[in-house]
Amino acid sequence: MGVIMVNDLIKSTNLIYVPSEYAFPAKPEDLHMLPEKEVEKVTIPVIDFSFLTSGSLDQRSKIIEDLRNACQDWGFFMVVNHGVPESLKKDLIDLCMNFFDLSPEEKLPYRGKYELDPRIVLDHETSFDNTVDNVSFWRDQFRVFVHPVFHPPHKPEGLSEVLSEYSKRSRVIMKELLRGIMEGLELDVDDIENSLELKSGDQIFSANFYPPCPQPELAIGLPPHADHGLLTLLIQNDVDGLHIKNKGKWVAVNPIPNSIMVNTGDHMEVLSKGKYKSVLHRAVVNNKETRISLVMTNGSTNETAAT
Ligand SMILES: O=C(O)CCC(=O)C(=O)O
Ligand SMILES: [Fe+2]
Repeated sequence: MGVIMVNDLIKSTNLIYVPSEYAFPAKPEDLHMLPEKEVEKVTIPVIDFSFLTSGSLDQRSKIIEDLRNACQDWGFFMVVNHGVPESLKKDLIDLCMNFFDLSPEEKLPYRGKYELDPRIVLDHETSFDNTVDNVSFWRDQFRVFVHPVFHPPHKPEGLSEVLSEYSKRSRVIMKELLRGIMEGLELDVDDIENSLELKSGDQIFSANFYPPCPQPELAIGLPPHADHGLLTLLIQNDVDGLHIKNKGKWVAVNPIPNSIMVNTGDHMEVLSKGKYKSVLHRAVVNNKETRISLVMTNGSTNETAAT
């Protein structure tokens, strides 16, 4: 029968309501998971990546300072002039969209059982909060382990090449950002790189697909959570939906076109001795357009993280 995901559900029926397994207020205690109606839009820090790699010494010091402030005050920033061509981003988004449009039968080989199955994992009902474990998210997802070993997705045609290229480029961006952040924390960059095995550590790509939802006020794409790794890189199509928690308030992220969004994760909080908090964030859904977000997480190997 194949793998039925939210997108298949939408395509096969003319849904006008959210099926009960996706509806949060089924239990009153789940109400807190839903976003409030009005969320403030704010100006989020912008980091010019080109100054990190090819700027003058003064420009580099200024960016290190900007990174320090962004990590301290927000745990979140937008990177511009990162060198990833817009065409590569567009191709990757289109190919990932095509992946979610594969038939349930074609998706079957990708059905993975375990959270960290080291291949390609397709998911649509993960609930990582035990208190809401019978509510599914309005999201389809697939994850690919891209480093140290690249696990090529064989469908749709072309995805493997484009993803491999994007993975390499994001690894470079991640590394330079980490160097800048470590410098700002006055930590020895080479020491950190070696102890965290940044070169051989895991890099995982995930594509999150949020189809239009007939009653967005009752469902959530991804509930509030923090990421595990050091930094997370995120790109998206031009549909917004990411909220971050800043100074006790949820704020909507309104990205600069073609920027890469970056947030700090749990490992960064540990590495910075609590100075840079792992930022809480969530994804909301809408009733008009499909949103897709492509997330790259880097971190240490599981073994290193556990020690
Ligand atoms: O889709 C988004 O904007 C957020 C995705 C996310 O937070 C995640 O995959 O960890
Ligand atoms: Fe996240």
